[in-house]
Amino acid sequence: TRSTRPKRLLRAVQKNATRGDPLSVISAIDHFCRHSEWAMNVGDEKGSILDSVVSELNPNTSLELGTYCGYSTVRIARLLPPGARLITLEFNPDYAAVARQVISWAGVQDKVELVEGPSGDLIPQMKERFGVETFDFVFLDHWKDRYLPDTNLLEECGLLRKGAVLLADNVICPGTPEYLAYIRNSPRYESRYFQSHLEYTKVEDGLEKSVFLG
Ligand SMILES: CNc1ncnc2c1ncn2[C@@H]1O[C@H](/C=C/CNC(=O)c2cc(-c3ccc(F)cc3)cc(O)c2O)[C@@H](O)[C@H]1O
Ligand SMILES: [Mg+2]
Repeated sequence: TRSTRPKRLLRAVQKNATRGDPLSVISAIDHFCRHSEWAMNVGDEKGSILDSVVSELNPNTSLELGTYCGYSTVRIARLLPPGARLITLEFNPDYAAVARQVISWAGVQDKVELVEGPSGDLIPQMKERFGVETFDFVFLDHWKDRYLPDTNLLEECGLLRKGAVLLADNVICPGTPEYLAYIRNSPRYESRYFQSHLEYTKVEDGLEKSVFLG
């Protein structure tokens, strides 16, 4: 069947990374994206900001919107304490299939629940179907025009606890203007911008970290 970039990325992981070693999977993907083919993973520079937010928070229940190849899924899951879990949503079955293999190659599959489907349908099912009470951490990295509607959905479904952290990728490039305007002006959030660069480039980009105040 036709080779796709995600499939070539997976092959690079299987060739260059050590099974059960998440850091080797992360560096194999970063090497592939720097030296072979650019891909829209959060990358190493923004990834280290993601790492520090997750490590500081030690979230018990996390949500990722937009799995893609599973790069940030592995970055987050490797830092989670035993018993903690990460639910990641992906509606493209081909990407989901690649991500599952990347996640298991890294050996973090026991902490990750990859659910195939659109976030708009799945978020309202989090309590009933997935036994989620509230999320401690949400990483937004899916279609940029869906950050705001899905944040509102999380609020409406009562899925954010007081002190929950939302971390949004690409708030500069490609940009998420409506989301930024909302989250920076809402009295219900305390936001901070972490300046960085678009993965594997010198273009400016950054992450917006927002604490839900209840
Ligand atoms: C809407 N609900 C949804 N529910 C579940 N999964 C969803 C989804 N929307 C999108 N997805 C999935 O998330 C992923 C989409 C990510 C969109 N990301 C971007 O467009 C993006 C784009 C760039 C980018 C930046 C500059 C440039 F020149 C070209 C691209 C950089 C990034 O870091 C990005 O995250 C895919 O795997 C898609 O299938
Ligand atoms: Mg991104």
